[in-house]
Amino acid sequence: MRCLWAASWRSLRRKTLHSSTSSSSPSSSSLSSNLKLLGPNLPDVWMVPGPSSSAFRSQSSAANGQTANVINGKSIARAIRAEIANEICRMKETIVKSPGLAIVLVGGRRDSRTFIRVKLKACEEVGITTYVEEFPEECTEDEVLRVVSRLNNNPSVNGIIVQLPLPQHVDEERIVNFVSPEKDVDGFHPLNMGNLAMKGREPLFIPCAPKGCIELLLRSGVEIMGKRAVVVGRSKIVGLPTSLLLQLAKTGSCCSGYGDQSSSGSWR
Ligand SMILES: Nc1nc2c(c(=O)[nH]1)N[C@@H](CN(C=O)c1ccc(C(=O)N[C@@H](CCC(=O)O)C(=O)O)cc1)CN2
Repeated sequence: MRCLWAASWRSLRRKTLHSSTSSSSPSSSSLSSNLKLLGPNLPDVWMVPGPSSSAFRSQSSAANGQTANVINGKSIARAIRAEIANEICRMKETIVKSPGLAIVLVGGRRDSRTFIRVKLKACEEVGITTYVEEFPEECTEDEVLRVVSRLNNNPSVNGIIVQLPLPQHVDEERIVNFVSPEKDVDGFHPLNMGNLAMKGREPLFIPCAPKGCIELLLRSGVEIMGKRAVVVGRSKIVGLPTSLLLQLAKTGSCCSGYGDQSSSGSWR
């Protein structure tokens, strides 16, 4: 039993996805709703939960008569954090375990430290146990691989984040590929990214920035399915997975700084 939490999550997710056929006990049904928030939730990702009253802050008119809404991300983030904290609390009651997240930092980049600080604070707020593995800039690739291997095999660690970018002499692809797909909460492992790109397949995790964008739209009452959208940028962390997610909703196209952006089409 390498990872109790991941395993119970998978089986419960299956129940969540096929809820009409499941006859789950009260404890497992509460767990499945616990875990819904933490997973990719692909099948229901396009359902509109209804606008939250404070989500739209203002409406401004553009010259062409179209209007734009400003989404209040902070209030939505607060609501999501409160929901997750509540669900983790229930998870602790039912399986007497709290989720564990390990973050690997290589080198002393100030921006990476800042991002990690934000992630640690968010985890603390919602009740996720954190482990930080820090390496100096000059460490070897093998040292990083060894710690990732240890985290892959640690049952208290349910999620692993290797903060990017890594120093030049460390092969990012090799490290990212080495993270267990079942603990790849960033969704960067080729298995998860590949499944995101393929119709009918389900990644275990979706990169957080794209998932956050979709979540902001859905919680603001925006119907996504069939709309036109253009994603500017095709980075593997944000742009590319965002356009993959939107394609699932038959929405959106991706353009970058290369090529003629004006002729870049979008599709329904
Ligand atoms: N393992 C990972 N490494 C990196 C990731 C990641 O998701 N996983 N993403 C970035 C760094 N990062 C978080 O780690 C991150 C970068 C930027 C932002 C962000 O919100 N940027 C805003 C500006 C915010 C502000 O200035 O207030 C923006 O670009 O509009 C969040 C997180 C690389 N490494």
